Amino acid sequence: MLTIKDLKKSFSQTGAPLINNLNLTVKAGESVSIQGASGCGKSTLLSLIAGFETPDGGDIAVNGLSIASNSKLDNTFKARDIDNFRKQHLGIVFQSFNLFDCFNAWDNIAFTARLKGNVDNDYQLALMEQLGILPLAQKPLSQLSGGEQQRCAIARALVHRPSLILADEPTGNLDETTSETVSDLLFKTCKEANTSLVVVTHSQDVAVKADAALRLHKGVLESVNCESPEQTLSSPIAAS
Ligand SMILES: Nc1ncnc2c1ncn2[C@@H]1O[C@H](COP(=O)(O)OP(=O)(O)OP(=O)(O)O)[C@@H](O)[C@H]1O
Repeated sequence: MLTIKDLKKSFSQTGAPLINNLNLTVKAGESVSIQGASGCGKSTLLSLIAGFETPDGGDIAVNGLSIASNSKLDNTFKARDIDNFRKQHLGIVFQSFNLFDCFNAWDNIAFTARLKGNVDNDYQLALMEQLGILPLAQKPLSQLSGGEQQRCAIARALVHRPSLILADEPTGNLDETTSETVSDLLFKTCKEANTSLVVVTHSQDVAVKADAALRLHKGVLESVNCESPEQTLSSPIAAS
């Protein structure tokens, strides 16, 4: 479960903050999509949740573990704690896949689980089968298509059983048909694994697959589907 409370972030001293008292709750197994104009702060929000950026104020907690308070520790502890936090709790799917060219599909997917020290070959086999990439296990990365590589990236994000997946434009490099297949698999696999999912996307087709479709606008999240804050707050995903 992800809980964000009164989050603030600015990169400049002048003008309105990029993230301005943003609140969001995503329960286990639920998904939200985040759309918004270019430069409105979507990737920054994911970076804050992942601990790559430090907030100016507010709190972010995953399963009750506060990342923002970790940020207040000294630099050595901060780096180590946040690194451990990511290994334990987060799966990240990047637009550019971020896979290793020198490994085959199996070793790419196993990478995070090996770092965390909880390799579960049976679970990896099951995930790869579900995502339709098991026959590609021994293939070098260079021989995989974009869609196949993105499915490997999704498997890698899930294989260490994180409680939260962050996906930044996970279908941005894919054609329409592959995008449909990959996004369906991402939502379905997260639901089945009871993993919370936050997807940043420019694609309306991907956005509507989420339990709640949100838009980042003027530093806060608002619902795409209903106009009034009251309606938004009464939904299972609370955003304001
Ligand atoms: N580390 C940083 N230092 C200074 N400014 C930054 C930094 N990271 C992002 N920004 C600025 O913050 C703003 C939001 O960037 P961000 O990448 O979060 O936008 P976005 O909504 O993801 O955009 P897009 O849809 O184009 O990817 C931009 O104006 C960007 O230049």
